[in-house]
Amino acid sequence: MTVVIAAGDTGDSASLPARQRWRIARQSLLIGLRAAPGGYAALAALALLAGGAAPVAAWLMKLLIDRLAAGTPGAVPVLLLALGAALTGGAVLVIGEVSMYLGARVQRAVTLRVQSGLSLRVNRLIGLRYFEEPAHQDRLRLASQAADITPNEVVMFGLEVLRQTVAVAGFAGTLMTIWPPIGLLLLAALVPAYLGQRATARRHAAAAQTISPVQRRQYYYRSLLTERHAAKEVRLFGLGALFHGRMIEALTRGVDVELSVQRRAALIQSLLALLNGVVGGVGVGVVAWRAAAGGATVGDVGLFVAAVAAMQSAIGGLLLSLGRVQAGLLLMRHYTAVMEAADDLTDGTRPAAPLTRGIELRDVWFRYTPDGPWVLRGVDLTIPAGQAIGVVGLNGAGKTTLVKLLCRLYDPERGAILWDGVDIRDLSAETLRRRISATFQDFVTYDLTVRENIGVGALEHLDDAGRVRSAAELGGLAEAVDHLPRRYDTMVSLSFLGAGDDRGVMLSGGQLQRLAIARSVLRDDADLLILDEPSAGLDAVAEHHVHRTLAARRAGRTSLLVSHRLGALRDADLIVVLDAGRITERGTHDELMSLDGGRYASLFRLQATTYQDARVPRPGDVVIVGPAPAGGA
Ligand SMILES: Nc1ncnc2c1ncn2[C@@H]1O[C@H](COP(=O)(O)OP(=O)(O)OP(=O)(O)O)[C@@H](O)[C@H]1O
Repeated sequence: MTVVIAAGDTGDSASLPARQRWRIARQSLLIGLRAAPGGYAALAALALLAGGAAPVAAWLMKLLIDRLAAGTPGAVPVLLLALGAALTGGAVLVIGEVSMYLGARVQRAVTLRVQSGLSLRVNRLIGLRYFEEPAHQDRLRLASQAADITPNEVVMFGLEVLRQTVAVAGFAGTLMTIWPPIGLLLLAALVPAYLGQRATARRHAAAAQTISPVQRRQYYYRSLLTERHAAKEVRLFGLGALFHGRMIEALTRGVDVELSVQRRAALIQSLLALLNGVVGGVGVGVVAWRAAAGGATVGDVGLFVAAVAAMQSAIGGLLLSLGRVQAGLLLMRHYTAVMEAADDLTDGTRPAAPLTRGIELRDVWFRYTPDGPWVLRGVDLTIPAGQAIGVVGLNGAGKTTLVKLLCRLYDPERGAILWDGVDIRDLSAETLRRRISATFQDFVTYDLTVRENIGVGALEHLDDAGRVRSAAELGGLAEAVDHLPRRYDTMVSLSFLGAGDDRGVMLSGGQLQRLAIARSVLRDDADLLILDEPSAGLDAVAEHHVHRTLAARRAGRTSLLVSHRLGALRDADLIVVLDAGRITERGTHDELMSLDGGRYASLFRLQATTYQDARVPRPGDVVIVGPAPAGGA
């Protein structure tokens, strides 16, 4: 069955239809058992042993007390009984310790299995939509929390039932022979205890769901306060107090919700403890009174006290375990929802063949949400194989969106994108993406070595030092890398230590951009090279170098170049102007420059004038002069 989760649907976490609950319980049980079958089998054997040993120890104690009370104990039987009781009791304790260790082992095995399953599932999502939905982020967090503990708890609950059934059966016989009505009293007390546990479990699950978005905010503000990425602005603009206040507010809201659940739980548990005390007190009172009247032995009283306490603790333990399982199942539905959710995009089945004719965007319409504004409005564009296309447009015109659609990170709402005449929705996304290489505007710098940062652009060349170096040269980074302490093995990070516990290095913004360019050109067999603002952070010398080498590299290849620096696009075979999601002009640089009142021509002239004006600083201008970053070509 496929569960499709609409954006924002996190459901009513306080209840779950019985059928769904059973389905999730069964799934959880299977996940647990498959993760550690041997471990759970050993735990089951220990549970049976422990369950049987407890009543035996109590019986031996009763026999011992009766012998002592009778006044003719006999040294050997007393010693044997005492030894037997001590050994059985000791065995229960040892079994408890071994079970705890085994429990930790199986828990670890379950965690490994479910966390690996979750991340593989998320990794299989083809598109970006899930990553942009706050509801999905919350669901993922809850899924991860629940999957970590629930499968193990479900199996452990089964084992607990096994253990306590054996123990309760052993004690029940004893209690019934001494004073049968205690059975009815204990059963009657079970009803409010069960209801109380269920109510608490529901509150816990509802609280976890309420807290999740609040917690996300709290983590976000904490990261602003503690991590490098925001440290500059937080200090410059004096934002520390603001974000600290907001973090504390989120933290307090979360804690308040948790405390309110815990208050209710404490109240319920106190009332149940009181009820248990009354039931136990009545039973013990009756048996003690009968013993005083000669109707029962001292050993019977001792055994009765031990049996009532053991029964109550068994029932309490079971209910507690059941409550945890119920709360876990309510959260575990987020795990099954994530694992079974329909993909945001449907993968195609045909492998993408090498591009021979070209890519065609045919009347492409796109918006990010069904009720949002159109971002692309009927874009028609042909990118012939082997040609370079430049895309120009003001901020927000839809250039990056176009790039994302070409990489099939989203699908057009109307129209189609054709790869050599085949709709890219029919192509397997993996094979399509192997034919594309890109430098995104918001490229990622990985906390990895320089070699890995470049190598991830084509994993098959990750360890090919020659190719990585050539890519670095094309990106204009090779010289800078030669000055790094461990050259290509230098860690590009201040968060992790590199090889030999070396501190990593932080590269400049332009150098990081060159690193991203090197990554994208490493995949030298890509049919389509996309460069979205590749030179925004480069100095003039580096930009010139990068454009020259990239232009040489692009020659004869299909490429799409998005840039606000119009000079960089001059050589493109075709330049298109995107304006509010529509292509309004298209042609070569010369053709567009000759258009009367053309957008491209006016933008180009504006930029040229700005550069000319900027050549001569006026009195009072602040001029910052600095050397080109190391490695500038
Ligand atoms: N993930 C998103 N969800 C919703 N709206 C988005 C998303 N990404 C972009 N947009 C919107 O789509 C429009 C086009 O954005 P896009 O990034 O494609 O513009 P652009 O032409 O690349 O701009 P720039 O020159 O500033 O990079 C903008 O109005 C933007 O707010």
